[in-house]
Amino acid sequence: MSKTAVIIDGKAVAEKIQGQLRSQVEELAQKASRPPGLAVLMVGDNPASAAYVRNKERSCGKVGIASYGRHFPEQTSQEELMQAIADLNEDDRVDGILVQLPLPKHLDAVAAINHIHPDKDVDGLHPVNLGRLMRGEPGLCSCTPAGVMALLREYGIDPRGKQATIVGRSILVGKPIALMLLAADATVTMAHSRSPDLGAITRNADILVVAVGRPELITADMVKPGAIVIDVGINRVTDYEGKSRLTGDVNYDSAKDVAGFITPVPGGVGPMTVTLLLQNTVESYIRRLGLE
Ligand SMILES: NC(=O)C1=CN([C@@H]2O[C@H](COP(=O)(O)OP(=O)(O)OC[C@H]3O[C@@H](n4cnc5c(N)ncnc54)[C@H](OP(=O)(O)O)[C@@H]3O)[C@@H](O)[C@H]2O)C=CC1
Ligand SMILES: Nc1nc(=O)c2c([nH]1)NC[C@@H]1CN(c3ccc(C(=O)N[C@@H](CCC(=O)O)C(=O)O)cc3)C=[N+]21
Repeated sequence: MSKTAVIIDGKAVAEKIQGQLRSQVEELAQKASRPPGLAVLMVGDNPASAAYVRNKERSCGKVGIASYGRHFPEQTSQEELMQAIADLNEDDRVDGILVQLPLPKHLDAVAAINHIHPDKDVDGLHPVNLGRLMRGEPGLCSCTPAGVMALLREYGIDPRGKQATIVGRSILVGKPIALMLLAADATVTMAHSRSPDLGAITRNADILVVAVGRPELITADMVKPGAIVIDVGINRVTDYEGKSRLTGDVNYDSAKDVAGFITPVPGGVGPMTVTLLLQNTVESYIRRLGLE
C-alpha cells in the first residue's frame, strides 16, 4: 500500500503571510507619510502575463500596497521603456519596480532590468542583487526562489545536509534557488537540458525542485521515495476534452504516491511568488522610509 505525500498548501501559506503583511502595513502607515508602492511594467498583450499582472495588483490592494503599474503597447521602443523605468526610479511613491517577462522580442530585457535602481528591484534580478545573493549579503531576493524557501520553512523542512537537486538553470528561478539552498547547507546539484539521464540525477534528490516549463517532465519513477518535490512549472495545456487547465513540470498524480511532500499546480509555488513580491515591496518601503 502506498502512502500519499503531504500536500504543501502554498495558497494557505500565502494567505497567512499576506494577512501578516496587511497588519504590518496598517501599523507602519500610522508613522509613514504614504503607503508602500509597487509599479509593474508590462509591454504587449501576452494573456498569461496579463493574468499575472492582474493577480499581482489585486494582491497589492489586499495588503494595502498602492499600484503604479503601466501597460505599454506591443510596439513600444526600448527608449520609451527605459524612460518609464528612469521616471519610476525617481518617483518617491514607488518602492518596487518589476518588468514583467517575457518582453516582446524587439526589446532588450537585460538592459531594462539593469536600468532599475537596485534598491527598487523587488524581482531581485538586477546584477547587484544577484551579486549580493551570491556573496550572502542582505539584498532583494527573487520572489519565486524566496517563496520556495519560505514554503520549506513553513513545513519544518531544514535543507541542511540534504541532497537538493534543481532541474532548470534560469536566472529567474533555477540559479537563485540553487544559491539559496546552498546557503541553507544543502548539497546542491543542478540539471538542465544537456544533462543525460535526468532520472538518475533526480532519483538521488531528498529535495527536488523542478523549474523547466515542460508539462509533466518528471514522472514517479524519477522521484526518490519520501522526497520533497517542489514543482515550480506552470504550463497551460489542453486536455482530451479540449478543456484548458494548468499543470506543473511534475506528473502530480503519480509522484504524490512516491514523494513525502509535494506542491500542487495551481496552489503551490505560484501564490508564494506573488506574496514574496509584496513582502519585498514592504521591505524596500521600510528601508527607504527608515521605518525599521
Ligand atoms: N510558480 C511560479 O511562480 C513561477 C513559475 N514559472 C514557471 O517555471 C518554469 C520555468 O521557468 P523559467 O526558469 O523562467 O524558464 P526558462 O525557459 O528560462 O528555463 C528553463 C530551464 O529548463 C531547462 N530545460 C529545458 N528542457 C529541459 C529538459 N527536457 N530537461 C531538463 N531541463 C530542461 C533549460 O535548460 P537549458 O538552460 O539547458 O536551456 C532551462 O535551464 C515555467 O513553466 C514557468 O512558467 C516561472 C516563474 C515563476
Ligand atoms: N519579472 C518577472 N517576474 C516574475 O516573477 C514572473 C515574470 N516576470 N514572468 C512570468 C513568471 C510567472 N509568474 C507567476 C506568478 C504568479 C503565479 C500564480 O499566482 N499562480 C497561481 C494561479 C495561476 C492561475 O490560476 O492562472 C497558482 O499557481 O496557484 C504563477 C506564475 C511570475 N513570473
